[in-house]
Amino acid sequence: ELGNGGHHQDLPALLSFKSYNPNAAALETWAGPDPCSGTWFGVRCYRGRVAGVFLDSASLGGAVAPLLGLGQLRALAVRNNSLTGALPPLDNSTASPWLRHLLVSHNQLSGGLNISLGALLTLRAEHNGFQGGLEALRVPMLRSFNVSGNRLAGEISGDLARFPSSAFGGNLALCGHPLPKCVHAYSALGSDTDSPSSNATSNGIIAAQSPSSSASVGVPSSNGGFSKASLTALMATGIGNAVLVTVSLSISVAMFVYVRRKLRSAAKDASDAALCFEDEEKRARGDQKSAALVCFEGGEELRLESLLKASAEVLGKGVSGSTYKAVLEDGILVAVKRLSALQFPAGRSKAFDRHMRLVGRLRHRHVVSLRGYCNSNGERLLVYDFLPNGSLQSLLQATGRGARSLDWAARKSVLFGAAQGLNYIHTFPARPALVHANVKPSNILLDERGGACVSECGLMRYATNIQQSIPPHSQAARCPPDLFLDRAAATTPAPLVAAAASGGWHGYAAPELASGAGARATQESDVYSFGMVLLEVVTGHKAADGGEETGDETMGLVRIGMLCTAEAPEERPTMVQVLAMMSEFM
Ligand SMILES: Nc1ncnc2c1ncn2[C@@H]1O[C@H](COP(=O)(O)OP(=O)(O)OP(=O)(O)O)[C@@H](O)[C@H]1O
Repeated sequence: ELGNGGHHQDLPALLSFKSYNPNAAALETWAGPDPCSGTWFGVRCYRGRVAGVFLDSASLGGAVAPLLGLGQLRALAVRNNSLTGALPPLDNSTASPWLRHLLVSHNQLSGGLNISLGALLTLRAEHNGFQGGLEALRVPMLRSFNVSGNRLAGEISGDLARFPSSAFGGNLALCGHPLPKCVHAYSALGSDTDSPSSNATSNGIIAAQSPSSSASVGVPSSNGGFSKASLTALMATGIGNAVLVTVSLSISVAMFVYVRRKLRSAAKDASDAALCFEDEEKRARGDQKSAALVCFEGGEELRLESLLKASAEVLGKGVSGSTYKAVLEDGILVAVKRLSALQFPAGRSKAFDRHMRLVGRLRHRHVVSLRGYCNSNGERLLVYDFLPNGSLQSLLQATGRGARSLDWAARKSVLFGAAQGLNYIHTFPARPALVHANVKPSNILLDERGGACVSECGLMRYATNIQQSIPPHSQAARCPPDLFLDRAAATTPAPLVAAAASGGWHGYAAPELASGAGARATQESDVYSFGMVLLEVVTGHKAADGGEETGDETMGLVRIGMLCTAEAPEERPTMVQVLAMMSEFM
């Protein structure tokens, strides 16, 4: 952490920011040689480097640029201050490549938004004075976004168009979906592009105007009065306007009533959902220490209080607990798993903590990142990245109902991604080696690009009541290879359908796990479960789904599936071998 001059590497950037605010109370503690000593207000470190700066509503002024020079920064929250100046162009060479959350709303920042950051998940820049267009925003992973209330202009295009209109409102002249469509200056204004009232941008695009704003209301006659024709036109326009006003008033009233109702019911939903966290809230108030949230890389911005206040929506319930989609105060989306007290009773807490700290270190594009967890008084919350595209299970079910969402190429890509994720888990340097212990379609999630990510590594090894109840199903669930290869009978074999439909873990569990309460999941049993998933995905595909598979590919993948699901654990390949075999068909 020490730079060339022997001082902490992040010190110059922090002190440079402080120099704009020499008397700020919030920065009083910013003194001494080590910003990671734990005494610097609002500064969070990870492995000895500054990873987060949290200075919302701290009455600060000056430029924010020095903070964006922090080389390992992951989260910056400086909302509701009086910061001025521009954001420097941000890309992997000028800013931290780890920057995931940038929250600068409600300041007086100006200049353009020029950001190319592959890891950025949150960009909140509303209520500033940012200018120019959005074309220099290249932020493919963005999940939470708002640039409303600025001076931005031009067309909203590409990936950003997926955000709601509220993310763009109140700007000088933004247009295009989700806002009203853009009108090109030449077609809208004819030759009169110099009109001072137009919202034209330099590239000739203007935000669409309401029809009334451009309507002509009467033409003075040459003698200075109004001609009969123009008077008639004027009256007609007046009556028209009155009708228009009445109609729009009624629409507004109706909208007001509707929106108010919606807001009330949303508030009710939110408060219902907030009940999920009521116990933690009580605990947080009573005993902060016992309810501490342990944060991992990329989760530095998480706060228990903000989790407690989050509005949440149930994503689903499994044997191990319930999972919620939670929207934190600053718009950050996370998935929170609340473990069932029945399956995860108090006790073995230390082992659980050790495991979670290990899982919190897993970082791979095919593994869902655990950003933090809370383990207090028998209550366990796990905070994961929220993946927006559902799970393999939901995709398989949708396909079963006739949807064609999972073609052959997508099936292969999901399987290959999941295999890479599982292989990463199995080969992660840990002693004892990591085991997933619950490989099944609902734990294979899909990211914003449809890539597969394995979730919930190792949890089930800490569940107490699950393994005892595994029925000796496995013999029945296995099928001879010929059945799989029979393209004429290209429907999914019944036992697999049953296993998948149950949605539970048992359908994918290895036979040796049914042998008694002492049976422990192993890497071999993971391979078995992966094989079951693979067979389900491959054999569930129908040629009519529009794929371009060859018989060789199908047969090859089914063979891999059969190898994985060998009865004897020692006969199954390792995930490294599975990957090597699969890569032939990818
Ligand atoms: N990080 C996440 N992002 C988005 N959706 C998720 C996330 N984690 C879980 N889900 C979804 O939430 C739902 C419930 O998941 P959960 O893990 O609680 O149950 P399960 O996987 O069905 O069973 P089990 O308890 O055995 O894991 C599933 O549909 C799952 O796909």
